[in-house]
Amino acid sequence: MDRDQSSVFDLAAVAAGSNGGNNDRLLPPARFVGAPQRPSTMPYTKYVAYGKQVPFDYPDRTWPGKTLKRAPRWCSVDLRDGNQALVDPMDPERKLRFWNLLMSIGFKEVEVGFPSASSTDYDFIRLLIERELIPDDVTIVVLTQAREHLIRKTYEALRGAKRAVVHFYNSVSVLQREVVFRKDKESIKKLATDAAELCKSLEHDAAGTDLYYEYSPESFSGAEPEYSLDVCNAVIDVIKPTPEHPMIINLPNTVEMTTPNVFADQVEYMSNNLSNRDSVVLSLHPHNDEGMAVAATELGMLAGADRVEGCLLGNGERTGNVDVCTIALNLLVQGVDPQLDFSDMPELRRTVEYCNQIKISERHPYVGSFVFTAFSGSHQDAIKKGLEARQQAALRDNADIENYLWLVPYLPIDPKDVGGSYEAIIRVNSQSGKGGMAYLLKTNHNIDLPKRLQVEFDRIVQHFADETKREVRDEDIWRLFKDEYLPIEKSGSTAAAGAVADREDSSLSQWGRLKLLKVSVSSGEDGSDTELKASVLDRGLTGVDEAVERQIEGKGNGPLDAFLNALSALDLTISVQDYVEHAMTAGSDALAASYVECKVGEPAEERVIWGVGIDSSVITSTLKAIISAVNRFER
Ligand SMILES: CC(=O)SCCNC(=O)CCNC(=O)[C@H](O)C(C)(C)COP(=O)(O)OP(=O)(O)OC[C@H]1O[C@@H](n2cnc3c(N)ncnc32)[C@H](O)[C@@H]1OP(=O)(O)O
Ligand SMILES: CC(C)C(=O)C(=O)O
Repeated sequence: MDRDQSSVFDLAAVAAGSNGGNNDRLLPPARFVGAPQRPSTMPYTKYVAYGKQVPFDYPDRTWPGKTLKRAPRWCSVDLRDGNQALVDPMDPERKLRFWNLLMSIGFKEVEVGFPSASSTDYDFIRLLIERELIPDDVTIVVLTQAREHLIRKTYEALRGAKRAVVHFYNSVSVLQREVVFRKDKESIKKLATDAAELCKSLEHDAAGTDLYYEYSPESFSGAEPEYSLDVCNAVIDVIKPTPEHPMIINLPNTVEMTTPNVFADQVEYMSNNLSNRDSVVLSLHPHNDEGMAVAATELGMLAGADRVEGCLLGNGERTGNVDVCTIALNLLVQGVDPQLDFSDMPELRRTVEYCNQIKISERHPYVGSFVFTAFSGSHQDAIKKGLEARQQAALRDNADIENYLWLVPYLPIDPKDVGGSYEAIIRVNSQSGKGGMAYLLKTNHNIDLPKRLQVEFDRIVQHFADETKREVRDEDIWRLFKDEYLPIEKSGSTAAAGAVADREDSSLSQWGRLKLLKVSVSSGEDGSDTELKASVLDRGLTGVDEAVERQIEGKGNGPLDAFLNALSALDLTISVQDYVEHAMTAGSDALAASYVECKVGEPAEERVIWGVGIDSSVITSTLKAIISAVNRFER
C-alpha cells in the first residue's frame, strides 16, 4: 500500500487489528516451570509492531558473519545533540571545557553546534574560529535544518574556518511526513535537494574554507529504507562528492524502534545501494530509546558503516545518543585500537557531569563507581584467583605485568587501563565470601591469610555484616582482625613503629591473658637443643588488674617447640597443627607475619584455633602468634 494514499493511523489500525503486535493469545503456550504467567493489563494493543509500520526484509545481509576489526571514524555530537537535550544548555565556559576534553581524547570530528539556533551556539563557533582553537587536524561540523534562512546563517557562522562540514537534515519518516511536514514523498525529497542546491550556491561565501557536506535523512529508523535511499541518492546527485572529496550520509536511528539486527539490515541495504559509494562516508547516529544503541551501532558497523556519531557517556535526547566511550572500550577489549584515549575515565566523568549537569549511574559501563566492584563471594573468589594466576603467568613469562594479557574472571577490562584502581574491585557485604575479606587484607594490609584461617575469620566478618546490615569496609575488616587476633600494643622504639602504630586502636579495649614481654633464644649449630627464656605478662583469666610478670623457660627442637614447652609452666597444653609465615614489608624495618593453627587445652576441652603474630623478628612473630591463639582460647 502506498503510504501517500492513506493516513498512517489507518494503516496502523489495520495492522493492529491483524495482530500488528504480538498477540500472545494466538501463539502456542510457552513452556514454563511452575504456575503459568497471567496476561497483563498493559495496553499493548495500542502499539504497532515495527515490521507492520515499515515492512522491510533484506535477505542479502552479510553482516552476521563479520567481526569488528577497526575503529570507525568518530564524531562527537556532545556540543550539539547532547547540548540540545540539557535542562540548562552549556554556557560558553562549559562548552569550552567540553571542547578541550574532546581534543584531549583525540576526536578529529566534532559537531560544535547549531549556529542558526541560538547566539550561544553561533558565538561559540565564532570563538573557536577567531581564537584559532581548532587544531589543523580537527574538522568542525555544524548542523542546520533544510531551511533557507537557517542555512544562510550557518554559512555566516563558518567564515574564516579552515575546514568544516555543513550538516543539513530533514525528517523522512512515515509519521513525520504526515503529521509534521504534511507533504508527500516527492515534496520531502525536494526539501532535501533544494537545501543541497542552496548549500552549493553558497560555497562562494565560504571561500578559503575546505567545505564538506553531511546529509541526514532524519528519523531514518521510521522511514522505508527504499525511500531514504531515494532521497539520499538525490542529495548525492546534487552534491557530487568524489573519492578525494567525499560527503557524509548519516543514518539516524533518531528513535530506536527495532531490534539491532533490523537496523543492521537497513544499514547494509543503504551501504550496498547508495550511489557513488566510494565517495560517501556512511555514518550512523543512533539513539538509545530501547536501550540497544550500542548493540545497534556495533551491528551497523558490521553492516558497512564507516563513521559513528555519539556522545560521551551517552548523553543526548531522551535516553541519549549512543555512548561513544562504551563502543570504543568494547573495541579495546576485543583487541582493537579504539583510536581515542579513554585512559582517564574518572576525570572524563567529572568533566562530563560538570558540563552536562547530569550524574552518571553507578552501573554505567566502564565508568560507573560499581563497575569494577564485586560484592558477591564467588565473584570475589574468582577475581582474587584470577589476579594471582595472571601475576604468576607474567612472572613465568618474564613479562611486564602492566601490559600482560588480561584474562580475569568477572573483570572484562583492567581497571588501570581506564584510570581506575584495584582498590574498589572487591567490597564486602553479607553476600561476600572469605575471598573478598582475604583480598582486602592482602592488598591493603599485607596480610596473606592461610585458607583455613580465612574460613575462621570469615565467620567473624559475616557476623559483623549480618549485625550491621551494611557494607563491611576495609577499615571495619582491619579493626575486626586486630581485635580478634593481634594484641593491642603500645608504640615505642620498635623497628617498625609506624606499622605497630597502625595496629594500635584506642577504640579497641585491651584483652587477653598473656603478653610476651621479652624473649631470648640460644641453640646449637643445627638448631637442635634450643633453650628459650621468656618474660610474659600474665593477666590471669579475670583481666588486667591481677597482671604478674612471669619468667618461663623451655627446651626443644627449635624456638617454637621450646616455647610450647615453656608455656606448660602456665598449665597450658598446646600443639601446633600448621604454621605459615611471610614477610609483610621489605627493607631493614621489615615485618613478618606468622600464623599458627594450634590445638589448645586438655583433650576434654581441646579446640583448634588460629593465632597471628606480627613482629620485625620472625621468631618473635611466631611466639606472638602462639600467644594470640592461647588468648583467643581463653577469651
Ligand atoms: C533529531 C534532531 O535532534 S534534529 C536537531 C534538532 N535540534 C533543535 O531543534 C535544536 C535547535 N533548534 C532551534 O533552536 C529551532 O528549532 C530553530 C531556531 C532551528 C528553528 O525554530 P523555528 O523556526 O521556530 O521552527 P521549529 O524548529 O519549531 O520548526 C518548525 C518548522 O520547521 C519545519 N522543519 C523542522 N525541521 C525541519 C527540517 N529539518 N528541514 C526543513 N524544515 C523543517 C517544520 O516542518 C515546521 O514547519 P511549519 O512551521 O511550516 O509547520
Ligand atoms: C540531525 C540528526 C542527525 C539527529 O540529531 C537525529 O536524528 O537524532
